[in-house]
Amino acid sequence: MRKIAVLGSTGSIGTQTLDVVSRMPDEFEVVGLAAGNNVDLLLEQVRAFKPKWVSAGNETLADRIRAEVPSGVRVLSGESGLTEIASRSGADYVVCSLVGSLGLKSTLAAIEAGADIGLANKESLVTAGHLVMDKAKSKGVSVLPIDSEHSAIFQCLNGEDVSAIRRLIVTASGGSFRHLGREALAGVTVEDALKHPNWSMGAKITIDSATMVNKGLEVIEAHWLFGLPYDRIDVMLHPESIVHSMVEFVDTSVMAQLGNPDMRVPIQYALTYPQRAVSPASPLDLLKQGTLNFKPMDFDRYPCLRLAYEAGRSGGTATTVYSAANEVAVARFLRKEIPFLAIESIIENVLSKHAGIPAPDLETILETDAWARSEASASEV
Ligand SMILES: NC(=O)C1=CN([C@@H]2O[C@H](COP(=O)(O)OP(=O)(O)OC[C@H]3O[C@@H](n4cnc5c(N)ncnc54)[C@H](OP(=O)(O)O)[C@@H]3O)[C@@H](O)[C@H]2O)C=CC1
Ligand SMILES: CC(=O)[C@@H](O)[C@H](O)COP(=O)(O)O
Ligand SMILES: [Mn+2]
Repeated sequence: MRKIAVLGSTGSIGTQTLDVVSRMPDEFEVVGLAAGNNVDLLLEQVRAFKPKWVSAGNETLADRIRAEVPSGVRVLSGESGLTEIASRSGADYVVCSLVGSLGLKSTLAAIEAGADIGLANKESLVTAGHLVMDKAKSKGVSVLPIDSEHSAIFQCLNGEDVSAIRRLIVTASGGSFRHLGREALAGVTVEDALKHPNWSMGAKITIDSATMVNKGLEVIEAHWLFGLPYDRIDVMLHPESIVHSMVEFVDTSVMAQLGNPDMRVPIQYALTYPQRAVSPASPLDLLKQGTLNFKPMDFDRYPCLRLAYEAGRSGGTATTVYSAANEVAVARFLRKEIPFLAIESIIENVLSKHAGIPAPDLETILETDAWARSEASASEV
């Protein structure tokens, strides 16, 4: 039986992870759960899964949990709670489903402790992919992708060597405003931006999908997970989100992974790999589906994707800045402080002010992240 901890257990990926785990009671014991503010749901999860380690967003929330759980349960809080659960709960498998670069330190802590990682938190790879992948290699732990595109690529690769790959083709739905031209984007609302055409996800990733930052983050994530240079990672528009991504091999064969959009499938595969297990997801009926569409990416319509490639190719701290500036800009948009199009202008503005630092260590990453956040918060629009 594997001992599992879920960081970000109350979110979209966290709750679906626990749904998957609850269907496999003989395979997994939940030893740790960590979340932020949603203490009511966290308490429900604690009652259902009985972990020995729990963490909430702050001490006040942690006190509410302490009042409800047996005395043997360790209840922690804040960032240190996340890293302690990652490293001290006894988990041999940690699902990293926090949102944002907040996930970096706990992902590194889990790897340092020797746990395998189910990685949904793409921002930790974007902000410091070299640190995460180098540590995973030196500790001999697996980083298993949960992100649907990367799970698809992982499944298509099935252990093939990088030298056999001509290119990765990451599919993109186009997001909430894919039916609109750029001129119509100026006045779009937060409420409309939060309506993803195919997936039900947390707020930040749904906005990232609308700006195409999500695909930018995913291109960088693919670079670190699969070790390919950026000119061998392409993005294609695919409005149905049925083909989750593809790999073209040097012999021109193309492998694709298909399925209805349901994150429980990639989550489960990351948990059961190399085995497969029966899933509650609805089977794909291609006859009913009828048509699948593919279109070339339009970098003028979606400049945030161009910025991601530029940051990725610059390397070093450029992707840290891309991700941190975006996080702040998205938070400002969600608070209705700035218009939708200001997200991309803030990212571009902060990147333009940054003098990149190659091969940054953790301290440099954290300093750069803090600098980019403060620049993005202060950016006039
Ligand atoms: N949702 C999806 O389908 C997909 C998501 N991903 C990636 O997975 C990650 C998670 O996304 P998603 O599940 O949508 O996000 P959500 O916003 O739904 O969930 C985020 C989780 O992080 C917790 N959290 C946020 N801030 C803190 C904090 N300061 N301290 C402790 N916990 C905190 C939240 O806790 P609380 O709610 O209690 O405050 C919640 O449990 C992201 O990196 C995203 O890009 C990738 C592919 C698909
Ligand atoms: C489910 C998942 O993995 C998301 O990252 C999803 O892919 C978002 O879709 P788009 O970014 O393609 O709109
Ligand atoms: Mn994805």
